Amino acid sequence: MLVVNSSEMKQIDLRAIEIYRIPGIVLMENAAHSVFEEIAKLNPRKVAIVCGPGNNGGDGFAVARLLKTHSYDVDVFFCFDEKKLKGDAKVNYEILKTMDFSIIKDIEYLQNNMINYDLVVDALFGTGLRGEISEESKRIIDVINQGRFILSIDIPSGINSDNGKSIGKCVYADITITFECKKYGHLLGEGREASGAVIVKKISIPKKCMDEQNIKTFSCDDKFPLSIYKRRNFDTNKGDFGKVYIIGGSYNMSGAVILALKAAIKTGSGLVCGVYPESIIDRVATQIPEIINIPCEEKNGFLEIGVDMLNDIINKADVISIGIGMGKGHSLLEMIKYILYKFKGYVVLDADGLNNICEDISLLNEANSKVIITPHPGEMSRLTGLTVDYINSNRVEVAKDFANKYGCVVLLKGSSTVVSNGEETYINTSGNPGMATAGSGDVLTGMITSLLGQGYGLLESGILGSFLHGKAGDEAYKQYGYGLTATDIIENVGKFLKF
Ligand SMILES: NC(=O)C1=CN([C@@H]2O[C@H](COP(=O)(O)OP(=O)(O)OC[C@H]3O[C@@H](n4cnc5c(N)ncnc54)[C@H](OP(=O)(O)O)[C@@H]3O)[C@@H](O)[C@H]2O)[C@H](O)CC1
Ligand SMILES: [K+]
Repeated sequence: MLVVNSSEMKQIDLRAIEIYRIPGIVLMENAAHSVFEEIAKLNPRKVAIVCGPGNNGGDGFAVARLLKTHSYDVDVFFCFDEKKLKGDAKVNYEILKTMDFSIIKDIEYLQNNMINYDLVVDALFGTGLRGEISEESKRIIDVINQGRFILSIDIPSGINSDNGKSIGKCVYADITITFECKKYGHLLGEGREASGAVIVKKISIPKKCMDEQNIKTFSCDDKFPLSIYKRRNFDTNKGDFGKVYIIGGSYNMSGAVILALKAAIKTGSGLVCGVYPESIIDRVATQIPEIINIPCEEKNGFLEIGVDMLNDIINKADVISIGIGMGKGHSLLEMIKYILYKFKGYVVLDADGLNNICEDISLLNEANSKVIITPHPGEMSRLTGLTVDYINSNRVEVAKDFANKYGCVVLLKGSSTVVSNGEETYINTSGNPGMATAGSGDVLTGMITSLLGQGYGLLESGILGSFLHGKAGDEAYKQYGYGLTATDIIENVGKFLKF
């Protein structure tokens, strides 16, 4: 499903109005009808609609009229100077005034009589919200949040529709009705939780008008990522499902590479080879009997793989994952460079793989491998010099720009994972806060490595990997709540790998 930011949506609206000759007031009426339809399903006894000074408020006025003409008991709350109203919102406000309506200015009235309303409609701010919100608007949001059931029009008020950040205070909706397509704010940051269940309604914008905007950002719902996953023929053997090498681990950090190796096996790889310092062989080999162990030379507990061994790996591998628990140092950076230059297959760069290349990021442009990087915002900050706050406020743009600049696929971790190849971008929302636990990222790397080996492309593996990781985490959450561990994620992934 398509996802847009506020300026793309504004552009689509404008083209619908100017080129396709659909008056703005018709779009607003269609938006109001679609909200009305959903409210009718809820069959409320008494509705409060809290309207703001822009077109989101205009939608609210129009919904109030429709409810009233269908004999619902509805009150409108509008706490702003009516001189602020303009355009279609003003038209709908003026219509209301001709009807037998109470437009209540005092939000305290709603607070004091909340018990009488079984539905509060939030039409305070939509995609036009900018900057900080005033104390007065915060107070209105507080009162809306006391509602028994809250329906937000377009986006919960207080959520920035471009990045999902709450700008001071926001409404927490039970459902959000949005128009034509989801906005970034429904999927990212606090907006993901604040939006509740998001329902997308058509408001008669022509498909051609949408297509011409050439939107290439998508949300992952259950159907789409799973439809990538291919059924296996009966007539197969382990050689058909990839030979993957996971290079990582150090004397003081063996757990991470163990988790990645286990995750790769459990995601369906044919052959998984663990390449790690020989001093940790007892720890790794006893944990996973299914893998091929390639213990290597080391210096001070860190890998020192000779050229012959590297060439052997490069010759045999379909996929090489580099970085997990590996540490940082000049010879490790040289090893990464060597692989990126010599190996023409898929490379997954994660954790210390990324921390090492920070020194010389341009090597990504010189790589002959097909690379996916899987940074969390901290790692992305080290790679780009951007602050973590900036990255989290511009997740889609940052992932897309990096992918374009360095010719790789970027999987930017976080509560909603963003995967981009620079042209197409996908936002994944499977998963839960319990997955913010040690080793969770190492599991994701193992899964993506495995999928690449099974024949999925870079972008496909990023999308499918992050989706499956989230789904397995959601299963683990059902059993263990916030006590879930990275191992529990691995144990649950197989549930989604069958037909
Ligand atoms: N196709 C569609 O998606 C349609 C959407 N519609 C609805 O329109 C809104 C967007 O309307 P817009 O008027 O652009 O914006 P808002 O209503 O969200 O907000 C603008 C008003 O809010 C004031 N504002 C902005 N930021 C703040 C703030 N921080 N604190 C207080 N007030 C703020 C702003 O005031 P200014 O002084 O800045 O002008 C405006 O008064 C969209 O979300 C949909 O609900 C249409 O109905 C049709 C189609
Ligand atoms: K709203």
